[in-house]
Amino acid sequence: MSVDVHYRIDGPDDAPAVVLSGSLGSTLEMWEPQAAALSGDFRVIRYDIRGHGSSPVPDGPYSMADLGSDVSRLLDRLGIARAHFAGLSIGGMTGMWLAAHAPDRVDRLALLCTSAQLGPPENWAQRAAAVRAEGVGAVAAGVLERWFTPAFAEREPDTVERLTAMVAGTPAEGYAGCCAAIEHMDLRADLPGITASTLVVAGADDPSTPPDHAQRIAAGIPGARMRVVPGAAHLASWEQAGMINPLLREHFAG
Ligand SMILES: O=C(O)CC1=CCC(=O)O1
Repeated sequence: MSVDVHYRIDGPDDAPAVVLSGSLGSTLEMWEPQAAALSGDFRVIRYDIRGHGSSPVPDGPYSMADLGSDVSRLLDRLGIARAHFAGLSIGGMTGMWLAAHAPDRVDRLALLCTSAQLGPPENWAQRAAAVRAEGVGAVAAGVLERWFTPAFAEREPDTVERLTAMVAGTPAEGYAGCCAAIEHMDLRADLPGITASTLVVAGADDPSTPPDHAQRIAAGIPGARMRVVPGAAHLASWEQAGMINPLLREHFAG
């Protein structure tokens, strides 16, 4: 059952629409560098995934179908038939699900730091149990260590502190519900059916979804292109926005 997610739009009403879907533990704040760079030429629609930020927090577990249906519902609410879509991590999983199951809604697809199958499943069940017991604050510092390289953390401690607070503020039920969606996710069989023009991007130093996950996605989606961005961990879109923004712009401009 889909929900009305919280969203924000930057950019001209008549520009091509780009939907941005974020990582587990994020809010739409994580897309600040992309909203700033792309909103001159695109109608940038970023949203809080269910259970996160200011979006509703239905009882978990959630599924990829739930997360993907939330995007279809958002597009319906905005009167948009078809949009470009960029998703990072669980946002990328949502993008693959949508492109496979609602292909009419996805124009060009960008999959950042993500995976078509991210095991082992028991790790996700354990993480869900941990946040239900202790809150998301208990895992936030570990998440940030995977999001940024040590060099970035040293260079920008204030950013790390701000985004740690963002992760820690995620409702436990929402975070756990999304862990369950990842635990049960296996999109590998969907990849050959994706017809959207697809760009796959990996962070060279991403410990959560290393480049071999991107390689498997790119090998599975017909015609997909792949780039590995150096000097980036899981939140490559933030740490290497200067490299990723032009890739997104060029991909969505066609
Ligand atoms: O928190 C992590 O381990 C990184 C991550 C995996 C899926 C997602 O959305 O974030």
